[in-house]
Amino acid sequence: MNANVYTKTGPLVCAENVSLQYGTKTILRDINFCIHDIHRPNMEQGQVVSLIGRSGIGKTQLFKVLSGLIQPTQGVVKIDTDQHPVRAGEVGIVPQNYILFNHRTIYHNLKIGLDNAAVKLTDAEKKSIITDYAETFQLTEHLQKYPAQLSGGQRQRVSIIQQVLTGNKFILLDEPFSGLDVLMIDRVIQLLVKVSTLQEQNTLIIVSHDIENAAAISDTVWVLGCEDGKEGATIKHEYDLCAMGYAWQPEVRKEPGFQDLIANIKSLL
Ligand SMILES: Nc1ncnc2c1ncn2[C@@H]1O[C@H](COP(=O)(O)OP(=O)(O)OP(=O)(O)O)[C@@H](O)[C@H]1O
Repeated sequence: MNANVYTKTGPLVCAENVSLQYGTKTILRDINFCIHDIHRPNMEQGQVVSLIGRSGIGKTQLFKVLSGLIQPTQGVVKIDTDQHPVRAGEVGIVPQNYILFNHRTIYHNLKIGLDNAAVKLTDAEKKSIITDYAETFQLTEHLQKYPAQLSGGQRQRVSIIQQVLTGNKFILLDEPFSGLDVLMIDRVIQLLVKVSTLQEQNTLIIVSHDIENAAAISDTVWVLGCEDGKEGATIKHEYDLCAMGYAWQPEVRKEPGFQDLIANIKSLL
């Protein structure tokens, strides 16, 4: 399929003039963006956006604002097709330390996702869904284990799937590649690509220091940084990887110009 055939329609997640201050200190300033629903022929194409920025610049704070966990000092974050102001709980969060319930099996940890879903299901329906997901994401043999018996990468996969099962279309992931070896990173990448193509409106926002892996699966990259003489971080640059021809290409790292793109992003940090 020609990866270049796509259209963008209505807004799904937008920030309008978002600023965040603690006392007199400005952390975030004039954040404006809009993630639009991307369509590609004959497939469910979700959205994947990476948020890149130096340590301490304000990524976590923006993350919290986007998820409705903290209110911005000014501005608003709007989500979904009706563009209502985001409420806490509407956006799934996969934190860096992927917290699971340690005294419950993986099966029960996943069931918690379904128990919290908006649609109420019978236990038999839940079992069937969990079995299917475990199969798809190579966790079947681990369902009766406890989180402590899984590797970091496996726990992270459970944490991501748990969020998918809640039915959240919008999922924020904090440093999904950190602390994983190269093979595990590949697995997470495959998982994120799969999640982003499960449903048309699924939208992943990835906060990462790992520019190359994040960009390789994104359709958009935002660079969060400070502009000369102004306090507070803002989105200094937005890269539209669909328009640049780098989106949805499994072998994008080998594409001419991709490594230059990574260098260009680094130069803005
Ligand atoms: N509750 C708070 N009160 C005052 N300042 C805060 C508060 N929380 C965070 N900050 C400041 O906000 C700034 C941004 O922090 P944030 O955690 O968002 O950075 P980050 O980009 O996520 O960093 P890292 O990549 O290291 O996790 C920092 O200067 C931090 O000291």
